[in-house]
Amino acid sequence: MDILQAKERIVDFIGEKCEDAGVTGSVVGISGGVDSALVAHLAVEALGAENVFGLHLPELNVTPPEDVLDATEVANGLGIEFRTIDIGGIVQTYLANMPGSDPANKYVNGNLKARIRMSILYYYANLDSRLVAGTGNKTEILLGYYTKYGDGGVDLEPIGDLYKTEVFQMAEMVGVPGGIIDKSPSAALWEGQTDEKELGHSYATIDSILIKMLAQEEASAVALECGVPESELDKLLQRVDSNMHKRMLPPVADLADIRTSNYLEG
Ligand SMILES: Nc1ncnc2c1ncn2[C@@H]1O[C@H](COP(=O)(O)OP(=O)(O)OC[C@H]2O[C@@H]([n+]3cccc(C(=O)O)c3)[C@H](O)[C@@H]2O)[C@@H](O)[C@H]1O
Ligand SMILES: Nc1ncnc2c1ncn2[C@@H]1O[C@H](COP(=O)(O)OP(=O)(O)OP(=O)(O)O)[C@@H](O)[C@H]1O
Ligand SMILES: [Mg+2]
Repeated sequence: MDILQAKERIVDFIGEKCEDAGVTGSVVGISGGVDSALVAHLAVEALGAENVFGLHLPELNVTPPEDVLDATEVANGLGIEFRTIDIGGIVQTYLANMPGSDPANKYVNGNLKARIRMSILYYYANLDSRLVAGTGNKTEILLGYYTKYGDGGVDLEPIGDLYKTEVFQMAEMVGVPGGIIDKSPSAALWEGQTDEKELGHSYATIDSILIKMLAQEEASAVALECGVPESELDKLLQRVDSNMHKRMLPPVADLADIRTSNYLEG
């Protein structure tokens, strides 16, 4: 892929989608990770720094302190309006008011945090007529490695057709700070979480498997080339299949034939 050409396409896309929606601005959740740093850069290139609002939403006992510094560095480097809001109190208020909630269930609570962040991004998008720019990449979207209606709840996905390995390349090209590119990708929903630990493979391996499988290469050959057992390939493909629902609108119960027959009956 020609990364420069891809970048220009994405910048145009952001500009066009905002124009189509009749807005000039965008809100980006800036975590301190590489995906959001890249999207913030591209949004600034498309809309101008004065039209991009960055929100850092740490949970202060869980979010690594370097993420707070990295998010701030991204926003300051771009010269955008930027606000930090600790979501810790909001998370605790949810849990305290939901009978049966389990403060020890890191998966369920992690998804709640992602949805709290989504609500806050939309609050500020509503307030100033802006679109919420998503930060999902192609690898995450294929694997369903995001929270449905959490970080997946956005108005546009500018980097949604870039594999994670391509995100790193484009981030380097636009000048995202090296420390952000080099650190392990993490959702930071619980202490010590990293994407590659949870997914079981490095992004380099995952991307080469996905690219080859999408090109209809033979599974046994892909397994050999990527140095992973075929059973691991199956697990990744199972993830792609079982998360199909995240890539579609909610299904609607179809009543068209009932309506037609009622109408004919008078
Ligand atoms: N077949 C189906 N048809 C329609 N809906 C279906 C469904 N199967 C499940 N569902 C629904 O989907 C829900 C499960 O999906 P969801 O709530 O997303 O939860 P789930 O996919 O179980 O978990 C999200 C994963 O994404 C990771 N994550 C989250 C957030 C950010 C990042 C990051 O990289 O920054 C990563 C997180 O660590 C975790 O591994 C179910 O509770 C159910 O409501
Ligand atoms: N602390 C946070 N503050 C603001 N937004 C956040 C925060 N944590 C997560 N998000 C939002 O959720 C998105 C998904 O997180 P994800 O970890 O996949 O991306 P990233 O942190 O930008 O990059 P990386 O995958 O390298 O960690 C982020 O890009 C960001 O938009
Ligand atoms: Mg992250």
